Amino acid sequence: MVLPKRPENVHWLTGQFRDAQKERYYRDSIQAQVRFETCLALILAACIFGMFAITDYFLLGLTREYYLLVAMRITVVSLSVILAFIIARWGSYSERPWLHALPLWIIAIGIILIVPLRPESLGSQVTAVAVATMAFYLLIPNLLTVATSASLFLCVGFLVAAVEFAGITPAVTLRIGLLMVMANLVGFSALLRLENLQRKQFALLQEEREQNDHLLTEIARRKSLEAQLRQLAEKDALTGLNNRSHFMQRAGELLQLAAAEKIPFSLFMVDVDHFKKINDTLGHTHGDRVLKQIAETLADSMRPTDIICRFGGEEFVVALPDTAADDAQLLAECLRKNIASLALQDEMGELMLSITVGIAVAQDGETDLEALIKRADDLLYTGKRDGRNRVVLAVDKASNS
Ligand SMILES: Nc1nc2c(ncn2[C@@H]2O[C@H](COP(=O)(O)OP(=O)(O)OP(=O)(O)O)[C@@H](O)[C@H]2O)c(=O)[nH]1
Repeated sequence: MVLPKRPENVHWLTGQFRDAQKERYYRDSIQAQVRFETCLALILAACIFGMFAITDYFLLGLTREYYLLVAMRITVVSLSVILAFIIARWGSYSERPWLHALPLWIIAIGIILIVPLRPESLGSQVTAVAVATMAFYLLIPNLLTVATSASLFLCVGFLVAAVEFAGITPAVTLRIGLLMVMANLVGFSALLRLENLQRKQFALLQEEREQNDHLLTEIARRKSLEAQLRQLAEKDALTGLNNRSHFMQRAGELLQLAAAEKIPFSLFMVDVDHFKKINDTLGHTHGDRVLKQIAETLADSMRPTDIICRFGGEEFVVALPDTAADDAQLLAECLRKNIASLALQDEMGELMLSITVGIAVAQDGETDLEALIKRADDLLYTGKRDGRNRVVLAVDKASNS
């Protein structure tokens, strides 16, 4: 598989992201680390710069130049240490890059100032400038542009000071100049490569994170779709009760369990009386409202363990595990009364809202749900035939309103 080529998003010369916002985000992300590393590097650099006071003493003795050098070194060390703490506390790699640049310029000025005070030790100073140049690029964390300008300032300043105060010949100037150019080129290319790699790595990581986020959103969307689909597959759209196929599955499992554990199991077949008349008189929409209210009353009247289902049209079925005939009859009566007293009744004028319930009780070890439903249905139609608004358990146990 050939991957599409990504557009180059890091500038070839500055080593920064072309997109300013991305660059800012990148700098923000490494802020804490840069602050810590800068602080550490500055304190170390200041200590090394200060320690050269010992070699100054051996070279100059207790002369005026020595005291001036010591004063300059103390100033540079103090400023560097103060700046290290300021950067550690308030440094912001994205908002205040100049604060991070300041110590480099102070150290550069310090190094340049050594030339007029110790012109006879130019050789060792050239080495120090080359080392400092590399350190500016590689050891003190900074932007490539900042490190380059500070390093160039150090090298040019040093050369000018060397010509001015150490009186070096043009040939020596050229040699030192070439050495400085080399140090800058090596430092610049190394830092450019590093900056480039770090930003590309950061961009890849970002991309991966975005893809992960996208994936998580997609997973959540699919889960919600799945839940909606399950809802559609299991629930009746109008009442939110279980639909027929879901009921058959769940009630079938419960009936099997009841048979296995020898616990009673009852089943209600509930039908709204004269529902056609309600529809015809008050309209289909009102009929729907009645069905919803009946579904709510059913849900409120039954236990959470009972399974309620809209079996079709104005017919409902309820599976009642662990319910024997007498309890089932009491429950059905209670349900019938609850429905007859629904507030909705007031809007229906002459029309009476009532239900007829047929109750079938599973025999010992019975697992045929269809047969149980058929028996409840037969009893329901017995109730309808006998005048409706009643609960029918068996001929001898029928309860009239
Ligand atoms: N509003 C509404 N009506 C429905 C829905 N499903 C079925 N019906 C209606 O329910 C009525 C059922 O009428 P029938 O089967 O004659 O029963 P009934 O009028 O209740 O008479 P009995 O059951 O004998 O008391 C029909 O008019 C159907 O159109 C529905 O989802 N909403």
